[in-house]
Amino acid sequence: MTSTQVTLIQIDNYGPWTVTPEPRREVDLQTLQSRLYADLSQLVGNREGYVFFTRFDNMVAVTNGIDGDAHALIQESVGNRYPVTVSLGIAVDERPIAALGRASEYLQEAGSAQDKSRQEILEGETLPERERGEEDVHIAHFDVNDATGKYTDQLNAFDTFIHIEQGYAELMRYMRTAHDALSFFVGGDNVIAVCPSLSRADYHDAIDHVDEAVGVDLKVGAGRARTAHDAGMQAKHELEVCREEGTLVELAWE
Ligand SMILES: Nc1nc2c(ncn2[C@@H]2O[C@H](COP(=O)(O)OP(=O)(O)OP(=O)(O)O)[C@@H](O)[C@H]2O)c(=O)[nH]1
Repeated sequence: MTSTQVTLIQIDNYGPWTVTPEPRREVDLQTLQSRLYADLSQLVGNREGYVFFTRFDNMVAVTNGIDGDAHALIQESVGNRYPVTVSLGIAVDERPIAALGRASEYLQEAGSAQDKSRQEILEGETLPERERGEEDVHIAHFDVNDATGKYTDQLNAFDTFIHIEQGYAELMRYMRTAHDALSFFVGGDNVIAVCPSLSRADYHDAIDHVDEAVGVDLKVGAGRARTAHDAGMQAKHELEVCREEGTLVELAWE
């Protein structure tokens, strides 16, 4: 059984800040957002977690093994380095979407994302060390088959992007609806999904669904471990097995 610890990272009062005292230069906002993501990726990644940029003003992290004090340090570090602050909601659940749902509620209950007085909230529950298990986090790494040969080397970069995004959109919706999983585009032709316990047949169904719906061919490697980093690394190795053997689904535990 999985126990995914999810942290919602939300920039405080960011909407109003982007237009105060007047609209700020877009390039500066893009620079701030990407640097903040990069810093969070290191701050969380150095502690074996994963952060996904999602909408940049809201980011989702898998933080098994990162306790409340470590979250507070990450929050303080951002506050010291940036002209904005972040609020953090943390929750644990077998179903990744349920964990994110509760993490979101902690912030929503503390006030609106655009409430000036709601700042640097740190609320929620972390998984106690004694309750952590070796298979708490399941990560699936999806990749488009031969994206280079079929798209990158054939089409212009924008039409390639549309194909990849369509595959991503269909996959993220399917995985959320069918399995309460959270799937995130991570660049290139890659999607990383934070999953509950799924079977080989479940993964085959997801791949079949995306192929039927939008004609994008995927393969997937999956891993399970104590932390996002370890599960994700297993998933990458399994994806290499897919490449070597020409298979579509490889699970580290079978
Ligand atoms: N974030 C991330 N991106 C990756 C990873 N591996 C590949 N990519 C991206 O995916 C793009 C395509 O690379 P591949 O997936 O290896 O190439 P492919 O043409 O799809 O070939 P096959 O995957 O072997 O079918 C690269 O340009 C990278 O942007 C990964 O592990 N993580």
